[in-house]
Amino acid sequence: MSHAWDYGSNDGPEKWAESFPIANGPRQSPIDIVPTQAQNDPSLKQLKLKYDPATAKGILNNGHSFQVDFTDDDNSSTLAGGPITGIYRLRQFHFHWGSSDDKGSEHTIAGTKFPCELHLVHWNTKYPNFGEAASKPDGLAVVGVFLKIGSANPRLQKVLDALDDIRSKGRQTTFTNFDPKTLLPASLDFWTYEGSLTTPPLLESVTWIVLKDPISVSPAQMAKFRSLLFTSEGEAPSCMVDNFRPPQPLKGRKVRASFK
Ligand SMILES: CCCCNCc1ccc(S(N)(=O)=O)cc1
Ligand SMILES: [Zn+2]
Repeated sequence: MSHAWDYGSNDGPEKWAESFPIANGPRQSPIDIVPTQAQNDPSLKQLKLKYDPATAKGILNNGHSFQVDFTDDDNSSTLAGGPITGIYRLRQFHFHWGSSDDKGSEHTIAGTKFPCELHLVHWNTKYPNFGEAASKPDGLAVVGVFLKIGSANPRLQKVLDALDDIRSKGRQTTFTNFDPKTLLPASLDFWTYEGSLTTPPLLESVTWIVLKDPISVSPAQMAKFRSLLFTSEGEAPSCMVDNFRPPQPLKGRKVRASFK
């Protein structure tokens, strides 16, 4: 039977451990990042992101978030450098957001929550495919980017304009010619730590690379995120908001910084 999970009060994050015991594991995500406790590691390389806009394929409402999927059958869109060894391929990006601007991000910075967080999901090409990689301790690398309320972000607009076509769970549409590099801040300074998927199956296979600097999003653009539905057409509509897992115990892990 499929493990139904959601973000609500019944099957929400506090209940996930019942079906996914790894929820109480040693390297769960997200975490609260405390900058004063992160150690600068001069051995960390510069992040190398190479994305080909032609690999953008489609945009899907998966009932938990929406994701933009990329063709990943060659090394056209990849991540390398930073804390990782080898080449990781871009698979998809998606977001987590709140019902109001005072929450929404999964990672927090010394307790500060952001209204939204972008995740760019990559898998290690030493494994044959995403599914295989997702079960290995060094299988995935996710770049996290905070969104902060400010002026409207023109780079987000093409993504947000597509949301009208995928309002309900299961809806998808083509989404092509998009370079996710345009969603990144000017600085690629990052924190990094060993963690997990932040949704079930919560697999402990993610090297997290969380950028220090946020990108902007306007209140009107946040309203577009909040116009999506968790529910399928024909079901009683439930607004897709607060689709974030709260920070998890660090359990002795070290968070490294690429910057001083
Ligand atoms: C093996 C099947 C896994 C499907 N789930 C993917 C997935 C990707 C990224 C994240 S996140 N939020 O940690 O970036 C969660 C879940
Ligand atoms: Zn995510």
